[in-house]
Amino acid sequence: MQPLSVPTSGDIAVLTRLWETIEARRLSGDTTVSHSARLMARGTDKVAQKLGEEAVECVIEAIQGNRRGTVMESADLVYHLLVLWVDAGIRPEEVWSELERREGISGIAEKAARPKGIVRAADTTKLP
Ligand SMILES: N=c1c2ncn([C@@H]3O[C@H](COP(=O)(O)OP(=O)(O)OP(=O)(O)O)[C@@H](O)[C@H]3O)c2ncn1[C@@H]1O[C@H](COP(=O)(O)O)[C@@H](O)[C@H]1O
Repeated sequence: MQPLSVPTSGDIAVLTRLWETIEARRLSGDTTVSHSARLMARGTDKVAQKLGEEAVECVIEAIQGNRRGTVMESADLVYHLLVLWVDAGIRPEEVWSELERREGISGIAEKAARPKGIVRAADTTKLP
């Protein structure tokens, strides 16, 4: 695979640091200074709603071909995903482990190996 020609100053460890910061905000519960604490104090429904909104905003930027906007909205999306993990008591390692478990497993092969005969709640028509 060709190396990506994008800035490489970032580090994936930022995700763990961010999770720890948000967890500290949850523990402090100080809604006067922390957006994370304020959001979590509004409840799980609000936390989940915000994640959905940020996802839609990211999708819109991507569809419009706005590269910079997609990067900015991606950062918002990841931050709000981590707030959702903290709110749900999920540690990053749990997600990393699941990603590692899936490494090397083709998504197409995994889907084909799923048990057949599961009754679907509704028949949907997929786009090609
Ligand atoms: N990465 C982020 C980050 N990204 C986005 N946001 C905030 O998310 C909010 C999104 O604004 P919106 O208007 O969409 O949402 P809202 O203010 O909840 O308003 P409503 O939807 O309820 O109307 C803004 O206040 C942004 O500043 C973030 N707030 C915090 N962080 C990180 O989290 C750390 C801890 O932040 P605090 O919890 O605020 O201390 C910070 O040091 C940052 O590293």
